[in-house]
Amino acid sequence: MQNQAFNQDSADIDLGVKYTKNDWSEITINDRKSAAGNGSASGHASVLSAHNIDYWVKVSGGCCKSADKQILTNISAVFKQGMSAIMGPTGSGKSSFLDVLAGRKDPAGVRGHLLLDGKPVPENFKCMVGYVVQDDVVMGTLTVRENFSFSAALRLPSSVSTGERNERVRQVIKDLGLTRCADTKVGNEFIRGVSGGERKRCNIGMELIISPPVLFLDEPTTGLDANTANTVLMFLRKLSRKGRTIIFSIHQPRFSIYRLFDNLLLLSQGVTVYHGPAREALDFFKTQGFICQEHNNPPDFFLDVINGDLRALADDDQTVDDDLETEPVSQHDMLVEGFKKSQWNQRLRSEAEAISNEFESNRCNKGDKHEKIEYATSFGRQVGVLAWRSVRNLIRNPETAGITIGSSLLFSIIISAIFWQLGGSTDRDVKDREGVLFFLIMNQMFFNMSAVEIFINERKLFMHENMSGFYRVSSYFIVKLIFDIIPLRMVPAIITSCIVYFSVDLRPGADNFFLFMLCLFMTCLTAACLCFLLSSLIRVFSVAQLTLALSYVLMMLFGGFLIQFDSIGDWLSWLQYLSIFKYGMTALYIIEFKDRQFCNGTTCFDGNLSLAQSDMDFESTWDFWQNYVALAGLSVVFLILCYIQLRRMKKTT
Ligand SMILES: Nc1ncnc2c1ncn2[C@@H]1O[C@H](COP(=O)(O)OP(=O)(O)OP(=O)(O)O)[C@@H](O)[C@H]1O
Repeated sequence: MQNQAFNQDSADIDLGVKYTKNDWSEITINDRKSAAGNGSASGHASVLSAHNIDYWVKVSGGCCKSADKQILTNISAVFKQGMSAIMGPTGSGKSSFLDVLAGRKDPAGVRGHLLLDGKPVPENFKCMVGYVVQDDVVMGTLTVRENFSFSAALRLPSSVSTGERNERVRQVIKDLGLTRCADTKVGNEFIRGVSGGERKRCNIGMELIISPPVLFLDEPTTGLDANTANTVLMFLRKLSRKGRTIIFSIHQPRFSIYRLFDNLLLLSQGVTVYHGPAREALDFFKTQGFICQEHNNPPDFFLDVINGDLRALADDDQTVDDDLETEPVSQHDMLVEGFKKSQWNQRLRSEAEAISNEFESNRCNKGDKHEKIEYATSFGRQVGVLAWRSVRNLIRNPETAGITIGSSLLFSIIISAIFWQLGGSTDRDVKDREGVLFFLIMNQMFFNMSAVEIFINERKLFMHENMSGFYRVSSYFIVKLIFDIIPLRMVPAIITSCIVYFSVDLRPGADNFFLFMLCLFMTCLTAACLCFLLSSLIRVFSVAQLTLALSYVLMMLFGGFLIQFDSIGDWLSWLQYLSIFKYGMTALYIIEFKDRQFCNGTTCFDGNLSLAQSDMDFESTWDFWQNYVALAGLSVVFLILCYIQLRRMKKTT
């Protein structure tokens, strides 16, 4: 019965039909070439073929050794216009194969070749296709329309006019049925946004903006309820009918979803078990002696058979012998061998060979190559668009700025209340002044720990956007620095200086005040740069925070205030030069104490004595300025390391 429904439903399917409509959203590959500069063949949906793909990864073998692990073995496949599903048990290699097809895996581990319309896929193929990842990769603080506009502004070439870009955005919103929520924020942990289905469609829309020749989706139904999953898949099917090649991995769909598939690739342990029309998959299993029960769901049945669960085959009133239940290895081998000898494999081989032969015969033809894909927009434009998003994000996400401002205010008020209008006459007053400076530097460093979030929260978004060719690493980096790191560090420095400096009654003089403020800002900035570096290196927030706290404690320990440098020992004393704490404290001490006398009628306390007791160099101008130079130097080193790390992350998943 199910099969019948399937066949009826699929009767209108005509793969590889010529596409003729004029609507932009139904743009052919050739149209896209003129629009985006990255085209392929004209008039037809693209055909992506994989020829004898093997994929290895390096896994740690212990004791500093690494070993190769084969994930995919000799997979050939042809994907044409329509809905192509990659299915298989968990760990069968679905996502790996999808990533290989989309050019998102390290080419060093991939053997075999990929052809798009019979030509080798271009370098940077991943920037040309649409890839919808499993996780959300849209900015929650922006509306659906703003997210699409962001994608259009960066991924369509500058030659596409603003009017045309807006029209594309409008059309994608209409095609995806998002008109009602187009001006609603997508939402994040703080903002209640659009529904799950709308969010998924928004992720798809980000890719559709460029009218990609092939659209990949990694488990598009994950996290969606049954109804929403149906709607999303129905939408994809409609899209495929308009001339798109849609390839997606999916785990175990319901029948109502399965019946929408045109093509099916079944994987088990990284090997093909079936590849052909989805509606013929049951026939293949029948030829291998596996008959699906009448009311069983075909995807469940396929996975049960592949996993060696024979209950899928038993009649209701039969009991299954436990010994028969689990022979997955032999069943897997049997299916793999069965497919190799089947008519479906013959058909696949002849199709793949025809494409491959055509490619081989054209190989000497120099012009028969896809163009190399470059970024669609200039560095300047990328910086402008990213800045626009950053500023909006900052304004609409007031919690981050609010916490920074609130905590600075609170801390400044507490410090002011405790050390209100310090006199300057006794040893105790001098000690209190030292205490204020100590707390201020500690505050600038520790209150910065929220900056660890700078990148951890955005890691997935950055990885996806960078890999998909939205922007260069350098554009992202510059914008992050100018519109995120620097402004958020200036605010606490300004607030703290303005409140604490006068209420505590630190050294009078405008020059002293501004040097004091600069020192707090530099300390804060250097600490934020360290946070940025750690957040790019470490994925887990708690681990990054712990590492940061440990670094700060070590910096305080080796800063020379809690222990004399002489006592540290030569082999460890070099660590003082990495201490943000040491540089910040030294600069503040010199501003406050150098050449100053704290007198009370008869007795005076020499400020220089305090500096000397703290083992500080303070005599020359350079002794003072070297602290600022060192803080700037450390910031630059942290930023360079961070930039290198972001570039390293860029290449592949
Ligand atoms: N970088 C890697 N290092 C080690 N093993 C890997 C790596 N990438 C993939 N694998 C292994 O390859 C196999 C296939 O992984 P893949 O994620 O492609 O499977 P999948 O079918 O998509 O699984 P799931 O449905 O659970 O997402 C798994 O056994 C996985 O552990």
